[in-house]
Amino acid sequence: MAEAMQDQAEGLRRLLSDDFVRIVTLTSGKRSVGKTTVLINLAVALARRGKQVMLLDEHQGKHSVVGMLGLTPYYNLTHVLRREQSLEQVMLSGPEGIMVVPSGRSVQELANLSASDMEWLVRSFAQLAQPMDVVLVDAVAGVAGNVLPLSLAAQELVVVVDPQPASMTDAYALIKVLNQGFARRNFHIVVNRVASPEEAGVVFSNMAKVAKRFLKVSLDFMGFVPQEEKIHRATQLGRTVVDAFPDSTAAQAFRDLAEKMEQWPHPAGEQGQMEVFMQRLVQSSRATAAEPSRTGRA
Ligand SMILES: Nc1ncnc2c1ncn2[C@@H]1O[C@H](COP(=O)(O)OP(=O)(O)OP(=O)(O)O)[C@@H](O)[C@H]1O
Repeated sequence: MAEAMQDQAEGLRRLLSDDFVRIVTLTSGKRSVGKTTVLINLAVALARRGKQVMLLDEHQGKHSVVGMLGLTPYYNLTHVLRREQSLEQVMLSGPEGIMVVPSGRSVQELANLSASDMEWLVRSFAQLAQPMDVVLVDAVAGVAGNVLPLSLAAQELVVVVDPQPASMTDAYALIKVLNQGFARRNFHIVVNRVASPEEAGVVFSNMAKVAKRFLKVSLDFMGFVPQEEKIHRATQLGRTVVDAFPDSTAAQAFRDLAEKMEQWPHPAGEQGQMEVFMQRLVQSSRATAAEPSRTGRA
């Protein structure tokens, strides 16, 4: 009885407090379309709009979020899973106060977590001293099994494509797996590296036409980013273009993407809590590890 009342009080507290966290995974069908570039710039643009942003990065090395922001990770989420470090000790502080969690190889370990380790992980994210408004997740490109849990656990999915035919066909293949294997229906599309807004429109409408014909999905045109030398220069400086070249066309494109994201409605039936995301992440890892055929890999 006392427990039930406590649960109700907790439920009420959550309803009254605006602790909705928007959790968005950025993914792509193939590598090098500029997914990490979009992610870090979007993060800084959102932070400049007053949002507290966390980045969860599955990559390692030069093209990881930490590498591109010139940060040095000493630990990663694996150390949290092993209870060697707290989540706060693992997080790195990036530009505009964005927090970066390098996940190392932890995503591969999630499928085998014991119940108590899972509880520990969920609690670590739920009890962060600084509440987050947005979590952006950088998932490795493609349909390999370790990609999917990060996509399946997120509330919203952004697929980054560029105008290369291979990028579009691989993005379509990824959307198809997520739709037919896992019933995901809504996808936001960002077209990167375009020469003009018209080119972005053509890329999106081609994808939307094929998707409409063969899949039961809804594709939303989130926006585009121009091919611009300043983006590359910012990368070489270990900075974002939003921060290093705020007057550039590319910086404006990222600010537009951030504004668009802020207008998304809260997804129906979503509680929007960090712990729900972590629980879903562990469950998706178990499901994709147990049934590789649904990922198209069997
Ligand atoms: N719109 C753009 N204009 C110019 N250069 C860009 C643009 N987008 C990305 N780049 C450059 O392309 C390179 C690769 O980008 P990035 O690492 O973001 O790709 P990715 O899709 O995340 O790759 P991976 O899948 O391997 O992680 C970087 O040097 C980046 O600066």
